[in-house]
Amino acid sequence: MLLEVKELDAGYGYLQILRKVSLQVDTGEYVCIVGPNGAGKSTTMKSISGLLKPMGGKIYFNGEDITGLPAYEVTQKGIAFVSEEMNLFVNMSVQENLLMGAYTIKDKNAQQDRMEFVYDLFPRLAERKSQLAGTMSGGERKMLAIGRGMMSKPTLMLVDEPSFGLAPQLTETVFESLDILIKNGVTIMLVEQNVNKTLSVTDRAYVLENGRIGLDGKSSDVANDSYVKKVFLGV
Ligand SMILES: Nc1ncnc2c1ncn2[C@@H]1O[C@H](COP(=O)(O)OP(=O)(O)OP(=O)(O)O)[C@@H](O)[C@H]1O
Repeated sequence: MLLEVKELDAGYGYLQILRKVSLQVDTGEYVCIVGPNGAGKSTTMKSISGLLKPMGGKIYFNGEDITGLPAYEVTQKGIAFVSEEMNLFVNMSVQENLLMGAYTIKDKNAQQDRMEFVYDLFPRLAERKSQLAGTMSGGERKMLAIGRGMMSKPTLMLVDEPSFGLAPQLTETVFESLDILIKNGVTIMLVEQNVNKTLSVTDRAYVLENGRIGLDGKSSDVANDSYVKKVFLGV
């Protein structure tokens, strides 16, 4: 088991959002969390990545208890979090943005190697290394954000709504980027609004509603569930 979340309670101040959320992710799996707005999907990701201290429950990564560790230590352990909120530095180049993602790697040569690896994964970023992030297209920016996440050499990547605000064609580019990561052995936990597409590409799904996991299973089974069809897929 790569990631194990056990009965996680989390929220903001006195407001509890997550109630006993349990989930597991195996190495190499492509897992998603789907659910309505405000269900607690981002809150789950933030708790795992150390941006939000859990109120209760446990989080294990590679068998090690990482509950409540600060974000930079969680990154060092091998978990990268990519989200809309953690914006790129628009006045910095692609290359500089990537280097910011390697902050847990001290050795300059190792940083360069890592950058070459990311450029190999996403040649489009290599073509645009000196372009300012702020002048990239929406899809390219998401690709850069994912590339920056890859700079810390994660084994697990938590990706929060990568297609948010993108036109359908660019959404495809983002899913292709994630596909490249999966093929390179990265484990992915994805949160997406695009439920249909997400259930068609991932291995397993958790359905989160009102801070609780209501249903989980193979993504194809979840996509065929009559409740999910009615509520999330509109069919
Ligand atoms: N910093 C915060 N302070 C207070 N409440 C918050 C904070 N961040 C999120 N919330 C609340 O927590 C609840 C869950 O939010 P969360 O972002 O986890 O949902 P989500 O499932 O990711 O939703 P969406 O699909 O809309 O992004 C929401 O009611 C939200 O308003």
